Formats: sequence, structure tokens, C-alpha cells
Amino acid sequence: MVPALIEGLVKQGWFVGTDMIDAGLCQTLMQEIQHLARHDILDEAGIGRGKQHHLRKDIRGDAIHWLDRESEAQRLYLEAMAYLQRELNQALYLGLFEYEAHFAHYPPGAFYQRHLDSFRGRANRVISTVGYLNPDWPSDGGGEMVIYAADDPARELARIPPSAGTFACFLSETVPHEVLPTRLPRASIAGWFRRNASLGGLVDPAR
Ligand SMILES: O=C(O)CCC(=O)C(=O)O
Ligand SMILES: [Fe+2]
Repeated sequence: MVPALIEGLVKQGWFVGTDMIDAGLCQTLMQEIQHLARHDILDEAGIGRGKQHHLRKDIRGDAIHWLDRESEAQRLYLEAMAYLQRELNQALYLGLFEYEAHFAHYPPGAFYQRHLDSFRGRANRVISTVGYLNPDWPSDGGGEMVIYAADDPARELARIPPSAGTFACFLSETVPHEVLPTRLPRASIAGWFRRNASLGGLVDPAR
């Protein structure tokens, strides 16, 4: 699994695999996000970080909750990501030092317009990850993540249904991607491996 992931990142800047996350773990994480959604504990997602953070439902329509190791399932997911971080650092000398991740819940009709997860020069988010939690996602469910070519953001390279167990990762600074409008409630965990980025005394705010 990990060698294929590393090869995908090196050769094309992205990787997608199905059955990458344990089915029982997916189920437990799905129950957690459903609980958060039902009890209105999720936060509306915005764009920008720090003081520039603001809501833009015309750009993204998900609601989020940052993982904080409050459950065994979250700890297991974060441990798997810590393992991946070590493997990536060993193979690619990326100097990744931190991982941040949030549950994301897209209600029917929600989408996330084409974007990059990190801006060049800010050197904050290096590799993006998305783990999908939705069992039995139907072919007409919508909500696919579309990956576009780095050198031609109009050229579609992959369309990924958000099916439980599927795991995607890509270079945060260069790979444009989008979440198409979903027809059904859609659950995922979006996360980012970060480099230590305090540039010219400017502290890079997490999140
Ligand atoms: O959920 C997905 O498929 C991708 C989400 C995304 O692009 C993001 O949260 O930055
Ligand atoms: Fe993204």
C-alpha cells in the first residue's frame, strides 16, 4: 500500500486507493461524524486561516470538526497517519512534522469548488489526505472528488467516489481538486501533513 502511494505521489503528484482504511474503523468514524452532525456540534467550514477566515457557502458547503484524539477511533486514524508521515519522511525527505485533520460533513447539495490546499511560498500544507467513510455509495450519489492536472486546471485526471475505505492523497501546493455537488450526506476526513513554516518571523497559524 505505502510503496504504491509513494510512487503515485512521486510520479504524478497524487494517489488514490480503495479499501485502504479498515472497514470497522470506517464504521466507527462514520458513527462519530453522524453523532456530531445530529447534535449540531459541527462548525460551518470557511476559507482562509487565522484572521482571514470567513464563511463562503458559494465556495464550500461542508461543516467540520477537528480530530483531537477524543476517541479510540480518532486515535487509530491519527496513528495510521503518523505511520504514513514517518514513511513519507524516510522515502522522500519531506521533513513533515505535523498532521492536522478534520471530519467533514457535506449535506445534500453541498460542494467545494476547485481549489489548492496550500499557497506556494507559504510552505504550510505539503501533502493533503482524504479518507472517505460512506458505506454503499451509489453511482448516482454525486459528491465525487475531481483531481485536475497541475499544469492545466481544466483537464480532469480522476473522479473519485467518496466510498468507505477509499483514501486519496496529493501534493497540497500543486494539485487542483474539487468536490462535486453531493446528492446524499457525505462524510470524510480531510487532513494535511505540514512542514514547520515560520517564514521570516511570520508565524504560520495552524488551521
Ligand atoms: O472531501 C474531499 O473529497 C476533499 C475536500 C477538500 O478538498 C478540502 O477539504 O480541502
Ligand atoms: Fe482541498
